[in-house]
Amino acid sequence: MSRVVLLSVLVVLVVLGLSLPAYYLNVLNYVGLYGLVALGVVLLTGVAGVTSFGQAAFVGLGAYTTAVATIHFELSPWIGLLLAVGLSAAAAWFIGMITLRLSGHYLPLSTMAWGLSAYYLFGTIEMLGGHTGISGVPPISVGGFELTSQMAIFGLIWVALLLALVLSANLLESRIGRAMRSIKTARQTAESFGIDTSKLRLVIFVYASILAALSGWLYAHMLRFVNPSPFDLPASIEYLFMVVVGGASSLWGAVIGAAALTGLQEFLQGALPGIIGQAGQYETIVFGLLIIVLLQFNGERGVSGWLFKQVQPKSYALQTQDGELPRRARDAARADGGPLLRLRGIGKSFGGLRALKAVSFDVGQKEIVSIIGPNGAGKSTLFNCITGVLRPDEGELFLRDKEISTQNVRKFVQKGVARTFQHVKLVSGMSVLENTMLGAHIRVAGGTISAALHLERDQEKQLRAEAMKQLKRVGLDNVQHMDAASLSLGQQRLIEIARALCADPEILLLDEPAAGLRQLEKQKLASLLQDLREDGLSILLVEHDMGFVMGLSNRIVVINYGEKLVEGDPANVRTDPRVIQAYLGTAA
Ligand SMILES: Nc1ncnc2c1ncn2[C@@H]1O[C@H](COP(=O)(O)OP(=O)(O)OP(=O)(O)O)[C@@H](O)[C@H]1O
Repeated sequence: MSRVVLLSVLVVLVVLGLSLPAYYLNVLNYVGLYGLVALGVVLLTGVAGVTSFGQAAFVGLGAYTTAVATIHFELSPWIGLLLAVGLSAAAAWFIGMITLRLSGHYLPLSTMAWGLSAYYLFGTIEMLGGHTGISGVPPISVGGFELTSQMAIFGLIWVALLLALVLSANLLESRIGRAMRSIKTARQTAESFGIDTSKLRLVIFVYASILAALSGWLYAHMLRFVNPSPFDLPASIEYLFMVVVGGASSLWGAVIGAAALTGLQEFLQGALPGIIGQAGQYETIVFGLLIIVLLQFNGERGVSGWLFKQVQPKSYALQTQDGELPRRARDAARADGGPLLRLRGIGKSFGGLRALKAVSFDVGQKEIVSIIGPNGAGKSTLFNCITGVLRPDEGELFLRDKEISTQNVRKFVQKGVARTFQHVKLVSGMSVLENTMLGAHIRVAGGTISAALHLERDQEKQLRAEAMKQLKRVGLDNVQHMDAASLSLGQQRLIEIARALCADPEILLLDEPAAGLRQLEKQKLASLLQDLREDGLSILLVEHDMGFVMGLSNRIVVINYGEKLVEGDPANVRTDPRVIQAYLGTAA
């Protein structure tokens, strides 16, 4: 996050804090409290694609925990904070473990169930004071000074919000953050590069619940009273409204959305009864209409999409002092000279259809092997079995002497198998450099907390240097800062190759790499693959373009009706009557 922006916001807040009357400070306090929750919703919904209708319940959990701790157990509000955050995180972890496995609308529905049940629990547990609530919550004190005035609590709320914004921004700009940003639009890609997306969704869910609990804690000690009504289902829906209005893809969108809705609510609550002639919650209707208009014109970008232009990341120069990522040990394994990848009797059925029947072949070291075959022959099924996306029903797959076909898809890249996709799968909204860096995710370790605290600067430099090296190799280092989605299909395919190379693979698996490329782009791609082979890499590709594979491959494997029809060098395969018959339907 830019220091200039942060400092400017801080100055504005100090001026506002010192000059605004209590009424406006109170409104700003609510903006800050809502902003904290909405920030979690941005990460959950905008980044990870998880729609939660249960965030208000986490706010309530935070508020009630500190109220009970300080009133019934006479603990300090700061212990109340630890308990509120701890309990919310534990509840989110438990709920997330169950619900985040669900897909489609089952996931939002299950968060709704959590939101509803928590609300009813708050209203029925005797110790929590039923629907009357608990009053007499003590104020927070800092260094013996009690934060009872609007101005004092305003300071604490906004410091908490700014801190949460900085930590969240640090997180999203880190290795873990890039992995999180890939979940929503490129989950399969992330998994193929060793990223445990289910775990990351759980981490974000817990993180969002902590922000909500923090808001609840501040709320309880600001109001000195808690009752269930601010933590009901409509409140959770309002947090989603805020994020949609502010912009689900921007951290500042949370603050803008919270400010817009709180300001509008204040205005409408005063103005609407006068216009309509009777009291009621008519502002909800206006909110609904507002959401429809915003979604219609600005999609997910919200108001922040209008306010801020997409900032182009700075270009990065490859520097020797950035250091190198550790490489995979290869030398001992190389000495034997045997095949790198071995397929033995691979078979796969879909119901009654046998898509693959006992396919066996090898890929040697420094060899390019191509799989070709007519439509529906079973090439994609075979490719999916080799990349771990599908598990074969029969047969074995060895990388050197290690059986890998039973492994989880994430393990393949750890073993040295990296891939590209038939339909390019880059992460939208990320630069070329960031997309490429994703490929090296498994080559370093590091947790969420150290990422949020920005303690991984050296590691980040190494990752950037590695990505730049690979982009240079494929000739795209000059467009590193551009949005990957804005480049041509040929360039996007090259980014996918650079990303795969970042994983330091022993074998590169390419799914129709020449599809949709122009002749010149195909020639460039062929010469790049030849260079990579010279550098010691083995390559296995599935391709439709016969001309492309003939000039490039050491060996070609022809698949037809799920079986290996022919295997040999390009010259022999080209003239083999069985191949000609399979492709043209007639013998030569
Ligand atoms: N998930 C699936 N469920 C059921 N049948 C499938 C599935 N995937 C593939 N098939 C069938 O398996 C056979 C092989 O399909 P596959 O996609 O592997 O062929 P292909 O050689 O890649 O074809 P194309 O070149 O057209 O992509 C086809 O008959 C296809 O309909």
